[in-house]
Amino acid sequence: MDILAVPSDRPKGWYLSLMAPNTKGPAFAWLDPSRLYCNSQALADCVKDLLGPFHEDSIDIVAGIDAMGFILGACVATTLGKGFLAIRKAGHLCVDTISENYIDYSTREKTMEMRLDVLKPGVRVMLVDQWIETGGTMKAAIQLVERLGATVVGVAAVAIENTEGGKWIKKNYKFSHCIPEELQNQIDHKHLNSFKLLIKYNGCNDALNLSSK
Ligand SMILES: O=P(O)(O)OC[C@H]1O[C@H](OP(=O)(O)OP(=O)(O)O)[C@H](O)[C@@H]1O
Ligand SMILES: Nc1ncnc2[nH]cnc12
Repeated sequence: MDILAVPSDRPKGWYLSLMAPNTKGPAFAWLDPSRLYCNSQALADCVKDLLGPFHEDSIDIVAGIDAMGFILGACVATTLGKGFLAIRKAGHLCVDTISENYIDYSTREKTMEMRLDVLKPGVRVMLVDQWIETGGTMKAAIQLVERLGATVVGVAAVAIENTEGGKWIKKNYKFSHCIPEELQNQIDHKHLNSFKLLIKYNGCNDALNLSSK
């Protein structure tokens, strides 16, 4: 598989087949989307898809969630011509912060922090992360923004799984993601058919105990 190749027709979500399956076991997320950022056309198309529903919206700033949300969030921000606010995992920001505890897909309790000196009432924020699984991480980010009185214009991620938390986000906020309708079921079952090819390509058959047929 040529990671840098671009198909001539670029069907909706074409770049999603660049996402790689977990080969390391249950302590990790079930897939890693980040290889799609290595292909410049894939990254550009992904950002365009995330911005699609927001063209008419007034957005003052894009906030991205530590760590992988920084990549997409910063791309979205520069595409929009707006600034970028980093929402950090706890313990890194050396300025005054507010914090929010949350539990994510790993079932571990975590804390995220945001600086106090940027958001205030009236500021309109678009929130970006790489992925929404349980929704715990994104809900905590929403809380941070709203506790400072700013407005969440919408939420964007490569995928929003139809978990309880994912559905809550979709019901209560404007959102965008990159998953074509016919793939959402695979996302919700945490398995993509496109993995088959990648697993062969990566030579991961042994690790995953798959036949090498
Ligand atoms: O919906 P949830 O169950 O809360 O999970 C989603 C979060 O988990 C992933 O990040 P992760 O914490 O794995 O870290 P990373 O961005 O540093 O890779 C993902 O990018 C989201 O931030
Ligand atoms: N990057 C990711 N990929 C798949 N599932 C996830 N759950 C949380 N983060 C994820």
